[in-house]
Amino acid sequence: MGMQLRLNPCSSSSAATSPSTLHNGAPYFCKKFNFLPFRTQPINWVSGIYSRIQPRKHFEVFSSNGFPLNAVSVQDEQVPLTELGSGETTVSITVIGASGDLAKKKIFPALFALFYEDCLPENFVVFGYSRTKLSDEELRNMISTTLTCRIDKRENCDAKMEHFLERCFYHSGQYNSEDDFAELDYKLKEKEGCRVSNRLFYLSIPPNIFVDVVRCASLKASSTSGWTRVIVEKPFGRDLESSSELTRCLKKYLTEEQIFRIDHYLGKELVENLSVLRFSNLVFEPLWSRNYIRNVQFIFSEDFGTEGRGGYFDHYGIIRDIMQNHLLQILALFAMEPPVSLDAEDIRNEKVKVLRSMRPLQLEDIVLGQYKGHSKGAKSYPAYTDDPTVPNGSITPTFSAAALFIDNARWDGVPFLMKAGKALHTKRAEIRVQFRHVPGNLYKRNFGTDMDKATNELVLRLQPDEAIYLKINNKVPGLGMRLDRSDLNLLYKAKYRGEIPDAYERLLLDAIEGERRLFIRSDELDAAWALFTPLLKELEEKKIAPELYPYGSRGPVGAHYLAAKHNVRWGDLSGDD
Ligand SMILES: NC(=O)C1=CN([C@@H]2O[C@H](COP(=O)(O)OP(=O)(O)OC[C@H]3O[C@@H](n4cnc5c(N)ncnc54)[C@H](OP(=O)(O)O)[C@@H]3O)[C@@H](O)[C@H]2O)C=CC1
Ligand SMILES: O=C1O[C@H](COP(=O)(O)O)[C@@H](O)[C@H](O)[C@H]1O
Repeated sequence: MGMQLRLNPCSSSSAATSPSTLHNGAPYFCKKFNFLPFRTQPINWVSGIYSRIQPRKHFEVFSSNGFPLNAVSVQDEQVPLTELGSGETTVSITVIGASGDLAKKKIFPALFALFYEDCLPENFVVFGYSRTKLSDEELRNMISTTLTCRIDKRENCDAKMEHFLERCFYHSGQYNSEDDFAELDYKLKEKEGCRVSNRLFYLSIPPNIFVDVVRCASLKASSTSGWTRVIVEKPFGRDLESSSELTRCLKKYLTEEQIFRIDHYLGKELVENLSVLRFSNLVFEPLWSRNYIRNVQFIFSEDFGTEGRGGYFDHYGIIRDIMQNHLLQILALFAMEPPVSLDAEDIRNEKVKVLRSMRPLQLEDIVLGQYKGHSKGAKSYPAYTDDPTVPNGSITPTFSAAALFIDNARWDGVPFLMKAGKALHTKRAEIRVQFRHVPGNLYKRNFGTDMDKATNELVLRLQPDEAIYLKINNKVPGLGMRLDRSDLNLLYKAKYRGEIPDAYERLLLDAIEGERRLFIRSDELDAAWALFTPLLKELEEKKIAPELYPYGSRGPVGAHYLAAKHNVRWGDLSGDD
């Protein structure tokens, strides 16, 4: 696409087509944190404290650490849009790879959900960018099929969708063409008018083109008046070297502050709650160490296979796809020391420290599996290698279990077990904390000799059906003295009304607001890769074959042996999970 000489739209009349004229005029009130416990009056979340709703003159944006942010200027709802001055700001969000799976499945719907909740700033536009030739209208048609008013068909949904789609535009271009990005820049300026422009690029593309896009975008489509930020999707390399190289190349064009490495697990509600649970409840933090915790388990399972993503997956495998990022990030949050504050740098400093205290994985710490096909009645389930995008004879693991250790004073000797697999019997993600037994437990007899059964277990179920429950021993009511296992159960859907936002909503909003706490810093990434890289290399060099497990099963039996070696029983398979 050739670059044409164009006038600066700011000096032309095209500024009149600015996106703000499309705004529906509804008062802004971002409901991001309004999870109302049942039976309470309307309340408002202000700087982390519930208070009664007061009519507010100004819209305040709250980042996920609960503090209002000033990164995006927003309008007094009373100001007529036509009176907006040139000093006002805009946010332009460009989804690179807009024709792809993630963009359709997650990014556009998350942006719409933010718009629906009035969480996007007054002046915003969304641009799709990819090579596929599409008109604005075709992009709108494409994404409209994936937008939903999640919250039981709420009022004005169709109208809101229309308003949102009117703010969506498309530009087709190559990923390595500076000219095409200059064209995009022109179109962005046209929409931004003379306002201060803030630009967010979301790289929803395969990693081999990350650097090309960042080069072209930063050279030709950066904001010249406001901020420019780039959300980078995983995978961030395949190992320590390739990840460091990617970081080095990105930093030729961007500062670390501009790079938002996304791990969508950090945007999940229960992962957000992990630190709240731990640091704001006296009953947990004092127990959070080797003195009381016997082991911790991080479990991810999906009840479907690679389904269409086999080409990507075969190059990475389950360790890189889930363990090195999602599960390790949660582990770091779980095990870090209390941060000095909720500031992004303070939290990320603590995560780095704990990651650096961990022992790199050894071959004996790991079990690998791969699902095989089988038939059950009339139904047959494919093997991983039946996926046409997977090479014949692939030994890429679709399941792995691992034992990790943190060599610091708090966690010395405590096994941190991870388990991740595709095509298993269920879909779930959870953290399980198994506590030590009560010394000299007076009631031991009432449980027989199996001390495992009598210990407490705290479960944070990330998905599905978000919940926090604590397994306790309880007296069965009656005249006798019989104990059983009971749960103190906080099931979110029973306790809170309101839909839980998708992880991508939280993370996109944070990126717009410049809140970095839930994004991964480059030294965190290095520390994470340092733990897994030697093992991954050894697995590949020695061509270690995975143990086969049937599609829809509980995974390979080797996972039980690994746990048993560390005197652990998987909590999700205990029968009373
Ligand atoms: N899909 C998912 O569930 C998840 C994806 N991710 C990550 O997000 C990113 C995007 O994922 P996803 O949408 O699934 O990816 P896709 O494979 O769907 O690719 C996105 C777009 O990039 C373009 N593209 C694809 N392959 C190439 C290529 N070889 N060279 C140049 N352009 C290409 C295509 O657009 P066009 O041809 O129109 O230019 C495509 O529509 C990836 O980094 C992925 O690892 C992370 C978590 C989950
Ligand atoms: O990053 C990834 O995550 C998904 C699972 O995400 P979830 O939010 O649906 O639990 C996984 O399917 C995919 O393989 C992986 O790349």
